[in-house]
Amino acid sequence: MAEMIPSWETNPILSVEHVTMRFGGLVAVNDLSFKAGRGDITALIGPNGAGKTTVFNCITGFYKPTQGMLHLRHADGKPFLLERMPDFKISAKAKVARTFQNIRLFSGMTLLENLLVAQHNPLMIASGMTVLGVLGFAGYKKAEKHSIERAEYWLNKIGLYDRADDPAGDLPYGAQRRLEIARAMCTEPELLCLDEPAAGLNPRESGELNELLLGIRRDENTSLLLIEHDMSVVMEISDHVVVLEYGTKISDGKPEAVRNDPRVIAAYLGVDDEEVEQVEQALDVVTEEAQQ
Ligand SMILES: Nc1ncnc2c1ncn2[C@@H]1O[C@H](COP(=O)(O)OP(=O)(O)OP(=O)(O)O)[C@@H](O)[C@H]1O
Repeated sequence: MAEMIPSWETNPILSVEHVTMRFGGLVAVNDLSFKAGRGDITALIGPNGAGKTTVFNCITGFYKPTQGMLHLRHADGKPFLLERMPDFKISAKAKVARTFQNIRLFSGMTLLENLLVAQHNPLMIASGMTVLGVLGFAGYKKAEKHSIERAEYWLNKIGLYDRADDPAGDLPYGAQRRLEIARAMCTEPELLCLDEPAAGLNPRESGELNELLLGIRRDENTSLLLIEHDMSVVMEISDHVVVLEYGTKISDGKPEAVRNDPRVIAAYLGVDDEEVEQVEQALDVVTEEAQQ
């Protein structure tokens, strides 16, 4: 039977095509091509310094790639060439949102305020960018109501509705990470890029994060692209895994295929600690035999 064509080939939201990013003499990303499927959770993995964050920075417009193209296509068919757009248009028009490795909430503002600030674009547009608009017009009132409803929806989704009026900085770390994701989701992105969302989480928080991300995939029209070091998260929730090493793609496929790929195993990725031990033991046996 013919191999099924994977969803990311038939219906990609993002196509990264031959992207290279150089910093002086250093090639951080080297001729990288991959696709992220619409409605999928796609994981970008690889050892430290592999170029994952640089790829995110190219997608979100923080860097302009030295070479290559980044095509995004909305569900309604509208195309965007991300490498030609400034970062504010990538978030506002192409509807790409991201979270960062380190938490970037407004810690002195309440949870609700954090979620409302995220939506300032539609609110300002509804105001006609004027004080009069802000003060009275129906359009602004409507947009404001919608923003509050959306903030409440996401506070519920992340289980923090009861804490809406507390400062964000008072939340435990895992809850702050969920709030960041909620803040990004309030912008109603077509593509959400998450940079190491499970970093620093305990197993319970990591389980809550998995549920939140699977819920987004199930209930929202948002595709997810994540950088993650925690293999249990990657293997449990991803539909598709792309592996980078030294800026070059070394594997690309479904999680089970990637975890069994010898190149990935060789890079000690895609395997859990137990399996790393097994590989190490096997290598020890080979070395001992060679020495005898
Ligand atoms: N602005 C920059 N200027 C110079 N070099 C950079 C810059 N940004 C990244 N690099 C280099 O590019 C390479 C890839 O870095 P990047 O942060 O993308 O890797 P990563 O896979 O995200 O790593 P980590 O898992 O540690 O976050 C590294 O060698 C890094 O030092």
